[in-house]
Amino acid sequence: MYPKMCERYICHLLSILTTYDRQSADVSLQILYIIYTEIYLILIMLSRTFSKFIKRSVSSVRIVEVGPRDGLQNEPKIVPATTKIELINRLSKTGLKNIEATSFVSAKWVPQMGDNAEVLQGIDKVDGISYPVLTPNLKGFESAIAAGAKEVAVFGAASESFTKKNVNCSIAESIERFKSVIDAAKEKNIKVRGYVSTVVGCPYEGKIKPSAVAMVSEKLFTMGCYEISLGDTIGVGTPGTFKEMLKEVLKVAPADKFAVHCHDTYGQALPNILTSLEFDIAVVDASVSGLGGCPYARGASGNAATEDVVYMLHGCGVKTGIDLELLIDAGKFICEELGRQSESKVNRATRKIKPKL
Ligand SMILES: CC(C)(COP(=O)([O-])OP(=O)([O-])OC[C@H]1O[C@@H](n2cnc3c(N)ncnc32)[C@H](O)[C@@H]1OP(=O)([O-])[O-])[C@@H](O)C(=O)NCCC(=O)NCCSC(=O)C[C@@](C)(O)CC(=O)[O-]
Repeated sequence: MYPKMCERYICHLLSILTTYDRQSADVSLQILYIIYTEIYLILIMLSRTFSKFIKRSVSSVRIVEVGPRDGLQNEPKIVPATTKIELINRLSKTGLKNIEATSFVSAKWVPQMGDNAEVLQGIDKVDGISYPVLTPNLKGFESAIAAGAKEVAVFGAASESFTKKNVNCSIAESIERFKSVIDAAKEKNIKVRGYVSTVVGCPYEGKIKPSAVAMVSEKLFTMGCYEISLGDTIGVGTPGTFKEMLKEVLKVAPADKFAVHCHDTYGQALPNILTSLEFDIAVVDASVSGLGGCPYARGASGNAATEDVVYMLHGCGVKTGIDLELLIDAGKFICEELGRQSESKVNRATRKIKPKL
């Protein structure tokens, strides 16, 4: 806006000047001309720098809590449904607006999620909070709807081998299955979120091309997913590889259509989340106390711990609407139930020192 105004102003001045004979023109008018030209150039530079700054600042982030699903699906000992319900109820009091509750997958494949209907029906649903569930196919979708699901998620991957291990079909076949889920969801006015796993690396194929991630994301958007969560399933990404991948996927859809889902195997989850914020992505998946992993990506550690993500964002002046103390309590609760230490550095630190949060 500024450059346009200045441009018009200078043009106006020039038109006045050109009506004078340069040799005889008033010297003070010529000096004025030079000053205005300088101001014009400075304003252009300032407005460019300033617009870059505005474009890249995210002031609030929506956190999608995936602990009850992603966090618990890989637990070797079956966690009682009552514990899962208590965890979700505690998380519902923290200010979180999205809590992924469970998944309607085959209990033969993921026994830990065999109590999906009991969990979804048992939680105290709070107005304004969405409790999405994973549905790999129409069978899962129908069971989820029967149990009262109001939002579902389909989960694809950018790697053929991972897709085969995870959902027992090719990428193309998985997309076909998702299409039937999404079509059925549209009829019932159910929102569908999409996941693309292995966005930078695959446990079976190694490095994944950003173009493969963009291709699967585009297909999911075209079919009707309202948001795509980009999953670094085995946590091998770095800000360098994340940037490469994000540049490509952001050609397919704008930043407000994406979320990031960063596992922390190599300790890169927080840097990768910050990098994504620089690209204007303002939705972040996280798992309370860093619980979890994927049953089909052995050795991968849990997601970024929600407590650590919230602590970092609040420290950067980015709003989340989450009460960190209540979140830490929910993390302590589930860790005590599982009989293990929290993977969240913030949660562990607050046992020893109690800063004003
Ligand atoms: C997709 C299937 C079902 C295909 O599995 P399949 O064996 O190819 O399926 P099928 O259609 O041949 O059916 C075989 C049996 O499963 C049953 N079945 C079929 N569908 C369902 C269903 N929805 N719910 C319950 N049962 C189901 C079906 O009825 C049949 O039962 P049987 O006749 O043998 O008794 C299987 O591969 C599966 O369940 N996979 C689970 C994968 C999973 O949950 N992975 C973890 C989540 S993804 C993840 O963690 C990554 C993410 C999202 O967090 C992001 C990231 O980190 O990157």
